Amino acid sequence: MQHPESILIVDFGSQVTQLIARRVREAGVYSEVAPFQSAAEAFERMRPAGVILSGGPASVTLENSPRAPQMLFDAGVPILGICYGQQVMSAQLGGNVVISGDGGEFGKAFVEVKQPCALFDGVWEQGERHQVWMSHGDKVDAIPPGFEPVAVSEGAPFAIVADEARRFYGVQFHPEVYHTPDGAKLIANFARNVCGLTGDWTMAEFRSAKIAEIREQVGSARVICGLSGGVDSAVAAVLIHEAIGDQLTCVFVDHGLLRAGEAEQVVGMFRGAYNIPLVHVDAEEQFLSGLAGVTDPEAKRKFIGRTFIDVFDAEAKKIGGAEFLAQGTLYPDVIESVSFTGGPSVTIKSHHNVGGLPERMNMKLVEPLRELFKDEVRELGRELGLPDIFVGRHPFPGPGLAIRIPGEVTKERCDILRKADAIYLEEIRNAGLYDAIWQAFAVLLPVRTVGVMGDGRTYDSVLALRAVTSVDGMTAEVFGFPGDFLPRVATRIVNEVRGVNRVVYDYTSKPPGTIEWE
Ligand SMILES: Nc1ncnc2c1ncn2[C@@H]1O[C@H](COP(=O)(O)OP(=O)(O)OP(=O)(O)O)[C@@H](O)[C@H]1O
Ligand SMILES: O=c1[nH]c(=O)c2[nH+]cn([C@@H]3O[C@H](COP(=O)(O)O)[C@@H](O)[C@H]3O)c2[nH]1
Ligand SMILES: NC(=O)CC[C@H](N)C(=O)O
Ligand SMILES: [Mg+2]
Repeated sequence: MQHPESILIVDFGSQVTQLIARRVREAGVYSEVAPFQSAAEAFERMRPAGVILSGGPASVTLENSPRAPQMLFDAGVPILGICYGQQVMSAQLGGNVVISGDGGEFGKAFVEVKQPCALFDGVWEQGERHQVWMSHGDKVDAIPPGFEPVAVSEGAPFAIVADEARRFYGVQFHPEVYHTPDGAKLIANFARNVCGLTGDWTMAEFRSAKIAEIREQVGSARVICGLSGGVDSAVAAVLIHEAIGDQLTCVFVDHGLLRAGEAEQVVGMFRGAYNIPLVHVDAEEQFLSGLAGVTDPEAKRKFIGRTFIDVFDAEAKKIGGAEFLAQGTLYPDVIESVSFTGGPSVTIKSHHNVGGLPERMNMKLVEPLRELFKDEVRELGRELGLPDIFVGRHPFPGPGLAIRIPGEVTKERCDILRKADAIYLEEIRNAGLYDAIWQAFAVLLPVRTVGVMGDGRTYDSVLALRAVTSVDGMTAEVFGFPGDFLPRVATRIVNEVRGVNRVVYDYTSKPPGTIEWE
């Protein structure tokens, strides 16, 4: 889709590329991220008003390291290169990059502004010093013809370089991260003042653009949408329904790995609120029998991803075939599952709906939320008028309780976990804490410990409780419960759930932990 009021972000595999997209959208400008290998096609398709080249783990000094498509530099639009992006631009336009003799700069640094520059016009003044965040081992040691250094840092003489005639800018630091306090302003300045965009992009526009895109992609074909009751798939279903009406059928899969009462609740809620055909599939036996004996987290995820697709295929057949499968996949699902560059950035875990998909698929995917973050999906949900019960729900992973039972998953262990989890969530709701927490759940550990109850000895499982706050699920902090909340929940669980005799609380943030335990 052409999108002249947009910015294309070329991804070289940085862990924080997605934050660039965020910052651009926060500036009221639509953006899309494309891996460097397909950036030229993305550019042709979008016709954006500007380009940002991301950071990345590779070294420009090595042969075969990624390069930006040359056509981007010939397109006549402004370009901002960030870290690796700056280095690659320097190397490709006639400058030079070397490995820093002193090992590089990592963490907090200060830049000193030497000259005025359109990139920070109205934000920074000549002569000022400003905090930025650096993370580089290589540095530019000769800038290309046409460029001038406009700011320096101790370790980088070319902390900011600019070719005002071509409107090309390079920054060695990362303006997209929180620890560059004025970074968001620099990115907004690039998008609005340098690229000349108005900054009036809204979710309402996203909605209408996506609807047009879905209609174009799907035509008159039939679509099945995996509906979980979670925010993402509910928003995807309502959006797609607005686009193609009764060509859409939703499929809710009960894989036996859901929480207590969840299936009835989701199906009831959805049928109550929407007049969209919804098939409720009971696939517990198929999932649990396939999971028997499987203990490796990635093996569980791959099996579940594959089995979801088997179920969707079977349901498609029953309605006379469907050409497309819609899912509420978000950007974090994608970024954690795959490494765009095939380079040193690693797969953290295979989200069932991305990295867990089988290689051969009968249906083509429709994923209208693939570029968004959770909080943006919630905003879109509100824009679409979804009730709060959908929009405000804590996320629940597609593989469900299977990834909250380290070790083998059995029906018996699912039942134990369901009971404990229900008590935990009930107490959270009763204490009025549900909306203050991003996600809360229990994990049933494959560890047994000794206890004493009613003067008898117990030898039962340990249960871990987790609650985190987050904005987008990419990073998370541990939620601090008030005073006696956790001891009270622990007592209730040990008293009421047979099979659990000890409860612990998980104090790990993300990173270094992930939110789920597997
Ligand atoms: N039980 C299920 N039945 C059908 N589809 C499912 C089920 N669980 C997950 N999916 C599909 O997988 C996608 C990804 O799941 P995910 O949990 O990330 O999103 P969600 O459930 O829609 O939202 P949330 O993250 O808020 O739970 C869903 O959007 C949905 O399309
Ligand atoms: O639909 C999903 N399929 C998956 O395979 C999956 N794995 C993790 N999650 C959810 O993603 C968010 C981040 O989780 P992690 O920190 O554990 O990676 C958290 O909200 C997790 O619950 C998943 N959702
Ligand atoms: N953060 C980055 O983009 C790093 C770029 C390059 N890998 C370096 O170390 O200099
Ligand atoms: Mg979910």
